[in-house]
Amino acid sequence: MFTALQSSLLLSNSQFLFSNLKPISFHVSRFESKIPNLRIHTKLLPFKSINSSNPTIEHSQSQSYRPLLRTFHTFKTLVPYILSQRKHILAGWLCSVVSVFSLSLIVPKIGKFSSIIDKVDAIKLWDQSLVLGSLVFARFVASYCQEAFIWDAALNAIYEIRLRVFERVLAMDLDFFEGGTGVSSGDIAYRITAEASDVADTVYSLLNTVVPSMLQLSAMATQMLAISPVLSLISALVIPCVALVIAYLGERQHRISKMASLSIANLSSYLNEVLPAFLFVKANSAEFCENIRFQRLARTDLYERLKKKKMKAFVPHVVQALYFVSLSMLFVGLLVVSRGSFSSSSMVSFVTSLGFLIEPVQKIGKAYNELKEGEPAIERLFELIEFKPTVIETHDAVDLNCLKGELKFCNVSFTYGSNMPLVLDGLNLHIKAGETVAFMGPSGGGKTTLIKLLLRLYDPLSGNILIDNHNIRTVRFRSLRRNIGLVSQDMILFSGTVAENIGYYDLTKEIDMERVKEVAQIANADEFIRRLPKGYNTNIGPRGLTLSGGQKQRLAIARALYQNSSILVLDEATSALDSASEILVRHALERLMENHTVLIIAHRLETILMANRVFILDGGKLEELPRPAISDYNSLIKTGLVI
Ligand SMILES: Nc1ncnc2c1ncn2[C@@H]1O[C@H](COP(=O)(O)OP(=O)(O)OP(=O)(O)O)[C@@H](O)[C@H]1O
Repeated sequence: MFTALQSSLLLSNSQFLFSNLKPISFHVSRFESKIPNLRIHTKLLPFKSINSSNPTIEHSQSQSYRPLLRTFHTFKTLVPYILSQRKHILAGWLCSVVSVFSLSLIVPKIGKFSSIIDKVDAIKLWDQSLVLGSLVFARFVASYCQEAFIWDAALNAIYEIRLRVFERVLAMDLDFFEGGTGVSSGDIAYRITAEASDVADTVYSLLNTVVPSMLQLSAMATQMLAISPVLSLISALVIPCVALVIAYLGERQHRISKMASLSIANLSSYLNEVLPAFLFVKANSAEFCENIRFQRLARTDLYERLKKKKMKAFVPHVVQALYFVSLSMLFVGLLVVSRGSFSSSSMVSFVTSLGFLIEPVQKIGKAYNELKEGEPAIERLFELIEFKPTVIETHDAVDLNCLKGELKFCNVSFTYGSNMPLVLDGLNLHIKAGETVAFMGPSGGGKTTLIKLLLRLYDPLSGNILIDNHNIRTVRFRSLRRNIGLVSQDMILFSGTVAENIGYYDLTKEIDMERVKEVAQIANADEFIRRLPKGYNTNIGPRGLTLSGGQKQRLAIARALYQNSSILVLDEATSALDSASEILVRHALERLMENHTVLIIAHRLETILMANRVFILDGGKLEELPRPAISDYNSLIKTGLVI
C-alpha cells in the first residue's frame, strides 16, 4: 500500500541519492504490428499497450514544429549546459585553429614538393620533408587535444544534465509515478543512463564539428579561391545539393531514432518490473510467459535498432558518393576546359585542398545526422526537466522546529482525478498533541490517502490540514516530512549496511551510532543485528533481501524512531512480526506514544486497542467509534474490519 509513498517520503527527507522508484505498469511495444512474425505473441498474450512517453509532459508544441525549427528548439535546450563548459570548448577550438593552420601550411607544401621532386634536389627535399613532417605532427597533436577537450566538455555537460534531471525526478509529485499516466521507473532509468550517453555523443559531434570543420572549410576554400576562383565556385555548386540530401535523410533518421529510443525504453521498463518480482514469477511458474514477453520486446528493439544502425551507416556513404560523383564530373570537365592555364604545383595544391574540403563537408553532414539521431534522446531527457509538479513549496514556506504534533483536518476533500469519485469527502478531524488515533475501514476506504495528504504528497481538492496551527501548505517539505515518521507494511530498505539503513536521515552527515543502537533496542532489532556476520556493519543487499519480513519491519521501525519526529504514522507496522516479537515491539511503541502523536492504520484488535480514539473511514467519510464500543471487543470484531 505504501511502497511508492514511503519511497517518496524517504527520498524527500534525505539528500541520499538512492532511486527506488516503484515499477508502475507493463510496457508493451506498439510497433509489433510492423513485425509479422511477432503477431502470434500478441494473440497469445492480451497485454495492454502503453507508450513509454508520458502524455502529460509530451512536447505538444514540438509536434507542430517544422523539422528545422524543432531541431533548433531541441538544440536551444542544450545551450546553457554547453555554455557552462565554455573553457574546455574554447581550448578545444583553439587546438582546432592550430590544426587547421598547420593543414593550410601543409597543402602548399605538398604542391611545392611535386616541383622539388621534378628537379631531384636532395637537400631541398630533406628540408621540406622535415618541415612537412613537423607540420603533420603539429596537426596530429592539435587534433588529439581538440578531441580530448571537446569530450571533456560534452561529458561534463551531460553530467550536469543528469544531475538536473535526477533532481527534477526527485521533486516530482507522487502522481507522476503512481498516476494513470505515470512514467515507469525503468523508462526514467533508461533516459538518465543510456539516452544521456547518446546525448553526450551528439554534443561531442556538434562541438567537434561546428567550429573546426568551418575553419577547415574556409581555409581550404581560401586556398582554392587563390588558385582558381572559377574552378572553386563551380566546385561549391555541389554543396547545396549535398545539403538537401542530408536534410532529407536527417528527418528520416530522427523518426527512426525516436522509435528505437521508445523500444529500448520499453525493454528497460519491462526488466525493471520483472526482475524484482523474480520470486513471484518462479512461484507462479511463469518463466515461459515472461520469456515470451521478453522475446517480443527484445525483437521489437532488434527491429528498430537495426533500422537505426542501417540508416546511420547509409547516410555518410550516400553523401560521400554524391559528393565524389558530382565533383569528379565537374573536375574532369573543368580540366578539359582550363587545360594549360595551371602549373603542376597549383594543380596538386588545388586537388589536395579539394580533398581536405570534402572532409569537413562530410563531417558537418554527419554532425547534422547525429543531431537528428540524438534529438529524440534530448527531447525525452528534457521532458523530465520540463515537468512541473503541482504540489509546490511556496517561496515563503517556513521551517517548523520542536513541533508538539497537534493535527487538524478542516473540511478536507480529495480525488485522484477530475472525473474520479471523491476519496475523502469534507473530512473534519482534530488530533491533540500526544494523542494516539487509530483508523479502521474497508479496503479502498481512503486511509492511505489521508496519510498522503498529511505528508503533502498530494494537495487536497478543498479544505486545509494544519499542524500545530500552521497550514501545511506554508511549511517547507523537508521540515514537514522530517516531523512525521512513517512505518509501513511495505518495508523500504536499501542496499547498504544495517547502520546506514537505520540512520538513513543522517546519511549525508555522520550517523549517530549510539542512537542507532538505542533505537534498534527499542524496536527489538538489536539482538538479531548483533548475530549478523558484521553486526551493524553488515550489508543487507538490494532492498534488504537478506533479511526476513519481520527483521525488515523491525529495521523500518528503528529507522522511524531514529528520525525522532513528533508524529508517528504506523501502517500495520507490526504485521510481519511473530507474536513474541510483536508484543515486545508493541510495548516499545506504547512507550514511544507517551511523547508522540500517533496515527495507526490497523486491522488487528491488539493494535487498535493501543489507541485513545478509533475512527472508521469509509466512502470518504470519517466516523468516530464511541468509547464503550472500543472496550467492547466483540462489537469491534462484529464491524468485520478487525482481525
Ligand atoms: N494513485 C492513485 N490513482 C488513482 N486512484 C487511487 C490512487 N491511489 C489510490 N487510489 C484509489 O483511492 C481509493 C482509496 O485508496 P487508499 O489506498 O487510500 O485506500 P486504503 O483505505 O488505504 O485501502 P487499503 O486498506 O486496502 O490499503 C481507492 O479506491 C483506490 O483505488
